[in-house]
Amino acid sequence: MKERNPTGESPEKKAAGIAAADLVQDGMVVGLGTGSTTAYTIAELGRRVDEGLDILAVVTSYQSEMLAIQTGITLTSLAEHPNLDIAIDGADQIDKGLNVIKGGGAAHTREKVVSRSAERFVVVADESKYSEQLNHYVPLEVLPYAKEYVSQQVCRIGGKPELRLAARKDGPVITDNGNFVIDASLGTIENPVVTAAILSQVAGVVEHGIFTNVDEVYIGKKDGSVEIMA
Ligand SMILES: O=C(CO)[C@H](O)[C@H](O)COP(=O)(O)O
Repeated sequence: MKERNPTGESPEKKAAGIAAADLVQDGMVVGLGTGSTTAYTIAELGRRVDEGLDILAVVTSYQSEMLAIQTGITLTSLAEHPNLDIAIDGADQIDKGLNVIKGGGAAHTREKVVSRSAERFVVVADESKYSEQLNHYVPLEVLPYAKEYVSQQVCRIGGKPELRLAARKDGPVITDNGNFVIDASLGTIENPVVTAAILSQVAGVVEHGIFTNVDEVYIGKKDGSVEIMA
């Protein structure tokens, strides 16, 4: 599994994150995703807030909440603003049909709710995230009580389940919602909509990391340019 939260700067992620921040205008309510690419979007929005941009934001994780607070973005909640103008978030893999896999940061349940609440859902990523077809493992947020059952069901559909362990703690990763994450390797996902429906039906799976509701993808390139897939 790739290391999370690299300390080094990524020009590709930065280019994508900042370009997507340009979509945000005065008066908007914005969903802020999680991860190192979205961190550039949040930083850019914070910079523009300092210059007078007037927005409200709904966060998707502890990480994005802290970043938004540090940069001076005013927060709101889905309870107060259930309809967002735009959500901007990262991805672990993106296919040619704009289907994505998310949840590398174990935040995909809230990220999915926020993305579904938004009028426009934009994904930001570097070019390493693109693949003709999805073949990345699919993170499943799972009730701890259902860990064994869900693992069995992943095996039954031909997959390989792996409980995600914490990097600097003995034991599993615990999500912001108090659940476990099972990373399900399913090989090449021929039909993301069908696989998403199958995973949604497994009792004990709170949410899976396949997103089929992306409107645009901003891909940052090594030369600093950004390709928009829509
Ligand atoms: O889904 C996510 C968190 O749950 C992230 O958006 C995804 O893992 C991409 O992260 P990064 O921008 O750091 O590569």
